[in-house]
Amino acid sequence: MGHGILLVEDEATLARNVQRYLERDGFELRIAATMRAGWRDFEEFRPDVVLLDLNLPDGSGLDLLARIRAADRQAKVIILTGHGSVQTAVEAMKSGAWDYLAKPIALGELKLLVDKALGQGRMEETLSYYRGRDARQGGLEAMLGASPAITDLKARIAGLLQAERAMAEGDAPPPVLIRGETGSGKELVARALHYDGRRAEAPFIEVNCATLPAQLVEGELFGHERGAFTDARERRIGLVEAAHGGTLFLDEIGELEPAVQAKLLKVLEDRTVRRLGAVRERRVDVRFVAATHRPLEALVKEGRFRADLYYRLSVVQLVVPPLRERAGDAAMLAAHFLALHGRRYGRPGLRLDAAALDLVARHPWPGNVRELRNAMEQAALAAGEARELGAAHVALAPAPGADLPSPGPTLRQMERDTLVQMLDRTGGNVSQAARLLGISRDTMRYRMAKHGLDAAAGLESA
Ligand SMILES: Nc1ncnc2c1ncn2[C@@H]1O[C@H](COP(=O)(O)OP(=O)(O)OP(=O)(O)O)[C@@H](O)[C@H]1O
Repeated sequence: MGHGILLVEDEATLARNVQRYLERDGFELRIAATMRAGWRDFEEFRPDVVLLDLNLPDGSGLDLLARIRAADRQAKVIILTGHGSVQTAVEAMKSGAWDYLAKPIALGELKLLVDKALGQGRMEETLSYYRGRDARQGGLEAMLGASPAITDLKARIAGLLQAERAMAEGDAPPPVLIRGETGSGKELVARALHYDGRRAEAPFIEVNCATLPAQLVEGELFGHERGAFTDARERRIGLVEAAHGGTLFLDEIGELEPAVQAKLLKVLEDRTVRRLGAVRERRVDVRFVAATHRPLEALVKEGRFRADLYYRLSVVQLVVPPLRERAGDAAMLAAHFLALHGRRYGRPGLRLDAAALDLVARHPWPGNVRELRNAMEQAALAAGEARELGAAHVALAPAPGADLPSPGPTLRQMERDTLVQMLDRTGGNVSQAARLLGISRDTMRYRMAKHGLDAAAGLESA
């Protein structure tokens, strides 16, 4: 029997997508759109995992979290949080949530978290899951693109791997620092280094230093002995040890707390870890790969990142070019992602028409490949029965400096039209429409009120 999952989420489209995706993997899903329905379903259904949106129409998910925790300490609660509300998510973690995921939700990532929640305490299983998952999507061949910029990068990686193959067995390869804008493919580079290298059979462990709550970082990275602190009922090995023989990928390294930076430096220098509360140090053989989109040199100057750690980590630096500097790649990647999402949503054969392709080629892609992938997913969802998608299906935030509509009496009407159009496209879903427009739900409601629209009226006048 599949594990039961309760999804408390008022964004209908998102809920449906999560449901389809997880049901395909054999999970049993229930959806509740309000706090009240969520509680009722929780009592009736007794799920193993609850996916909880904090921003519900009839109250805060935090209250529901408290009730759930009081009723059942086994169920794992994963918080789904909007942009900019990471602080609230941390609050939720303090109140007993198991983990959180920021919106827009990447379904693959969500599935990984659910698997981890169900298998927590069974490190073996988690590791073999990581291996299985990664073996399918690692390697240089997963990095698509034919532009000179990406070809150069791939050649550098291949050269590095070749040099490493010539190293003596047991000689740890140098740390690598991957730089590049958000969404440009830094993680993909880290995977390629692992899965095309000598350590491919050993674990690839990934840590996002930005999303680990500060108070958990040390325990997560270095592990702890039983009784090391009040809640440490069991001994737990840390992620550094879990990566023994393989690769530890430290994403968003610029976000690491100074105290943890010092400890990490020690691991890099001595190649040993000491679990919290342990007397003994253990030797570890780990390849360190770190990534950041932040200017680390500036953080070093400001005293926020240790210079010695920076030099240790950056023996080899790889720079991932932004998508806008990869001539021709955007159109090719757009076709790739459109086909991928088309298959996932049961709409094969989707393609972009000339105007849409032109839009894709000219857009500056501040969110890089991730933005492109998400835009193609939204386009696939917005396509309806159409096979050939036009510029209107591809909802892109306007480029800075792009032609702006002339100000004047029509501006108000244009704003209204846009709101109506987005509400129409999302079947009246205010949150989804807000997301397409790149504004918050509150701003969306405010603007709708300004134009005397409600979701239903928006649909009528469209
Ligand atoms: N060259 C590429 N070919 C195919 N897919 C790509 C490519 N580059 C990136 N992607 C995809 O784009 C998404 C974002 O990439 P990735 O997570 O590696 O970016 P990142 O630079 O690590 O982002 P962040 O800085 O936000 O952590 C992923 O789904 C990844 O598989």
